[in-house]
Amino acid sequence: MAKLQVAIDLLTTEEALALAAKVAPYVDIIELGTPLIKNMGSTVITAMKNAHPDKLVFADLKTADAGQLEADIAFKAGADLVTVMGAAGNATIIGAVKAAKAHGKGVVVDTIGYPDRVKRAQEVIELGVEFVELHAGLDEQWTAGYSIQVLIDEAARAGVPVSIAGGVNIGNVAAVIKAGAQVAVAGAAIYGAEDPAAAAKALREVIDAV
Ligand SMILES: O=C([C@H](O)CO)[C@H](O)[C@H](O)COP(=O)(O)O
Repeated sequence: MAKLQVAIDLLTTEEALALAAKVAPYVDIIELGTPLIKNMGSTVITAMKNAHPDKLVFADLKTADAGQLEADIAFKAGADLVTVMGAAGNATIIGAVKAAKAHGKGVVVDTIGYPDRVKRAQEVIELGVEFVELHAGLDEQWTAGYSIQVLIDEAARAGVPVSIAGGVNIGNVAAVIKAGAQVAVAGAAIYGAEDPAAAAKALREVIDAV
């Protein structure tokens, strides 16, 4: 069964916990966005894991160097999954995977900004990561002509476990899952909704029906 990941791109622990409390019944993975972690530090990871011990807490570190050290900090704080940039060297990814194995946790590689996301996904899966995020970041999404269809097409030919992030919403989530994504990541479609719980519930229902 495919998973739903809520990406919390809010800026304070208080706001993040309030959102998570509303949407937790409908999501499998709670992502603490990079801006949130940069603003609050690793304490937000601990607070979220304490509030939702039954959920996978995803620390979107977007690590580019010192993979083992940064991953270790997040796992010690309570993260279940951390991200390392696909553009980082393999040594950085291998270091983070080493930390993950020591804690019984996992690493996700984020392909944001990488020219050939599918090729990199196929390379890094060999390094022991859990899955690869086919990701168009917020800045890319705001670029004229952006369409999530690019990521959907990539997922269909990746042949390795992937998530899709980059404007997932109620109108495209079925296509995201049908393309083979194991995880659909939704940020603004949930935290930006008038009723985040209803938005998460609707996404969950589509995912479960595919
Ligand atoms: O990872 C993200 C981005 O880099 C900012 O932290 C987003 O959470 C991710 O792109 C999903 O967000 P939406 O595109 O708003 O669904």
